[in-house]
Amino acid sequence: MYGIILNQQQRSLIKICGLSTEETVDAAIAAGATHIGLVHFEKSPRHISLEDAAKLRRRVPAEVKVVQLLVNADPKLTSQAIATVRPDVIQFHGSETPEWVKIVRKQTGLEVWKAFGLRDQASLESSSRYVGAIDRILFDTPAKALPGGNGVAFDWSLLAGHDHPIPWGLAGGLDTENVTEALKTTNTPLVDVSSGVESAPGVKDVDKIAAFCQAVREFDASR
Ligand SMILES: O=C(O)c1ccccc1NCC(=O)[C@H](O)[C@H](O)COP(=O)(O)O
Repeated sequence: MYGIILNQQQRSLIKICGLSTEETVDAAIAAGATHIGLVHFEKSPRHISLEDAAKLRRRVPAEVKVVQLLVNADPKLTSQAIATVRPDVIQFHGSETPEWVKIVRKQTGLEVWKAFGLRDQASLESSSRYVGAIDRILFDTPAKALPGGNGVAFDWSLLAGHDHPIPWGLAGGLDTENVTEALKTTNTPLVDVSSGVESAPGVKDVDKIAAFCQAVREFDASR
């Protein structure tokens, strides 16, 4: 029994973000992803309508969480996204304030994540302003052409030995080749990937998804 408990404690969470087809959602679930990310941000090559997100959401079993990603959505769009998609998690990936995300969390009872661009120690310290307002902070590369999904890694050493006050995750430029190093360097409990499992911007690759998840599971087994 203890062996089972130990394994569950060491199982890294895997979020495959920016999925947009039934085939790739099914592939991510089959590969062992724990979270499925759906992007509603029209400038993104991974953007899908709320109606399409709702259809994909209905394919996801209860044990896998659906993360609806929004960027600076106003209250009306935020409410519409939640009512239409019925996600398990809302991920805010813009300049949303702690006050706003706290309101959403309180009023909806949903799990709320905030993505945070990490550039230096000062920015890591400033991320603490979200403590108490969210369920998980997702450390990502600071916004570039897009607020996220840029396929660029940040300096993971910024997180080495950091005493995280709330649940967190690592995103930005991850792929099958570097995810093991990212896990070793940061001891992140969650890895989040989008570009690194694509054959072209917005085109998810089922083989890359499987390889990424396998690399994470092999790391888990080695701990
Ligand atoms: O994925 C996008 O296109 C995107 C667009 C606008 C805001 C956020 C976006 N993605 C959010 C994510 O959580 C990504 O998985 C994360 O930024 C990592 O992306 P990548 O570096 O491409 O793996």
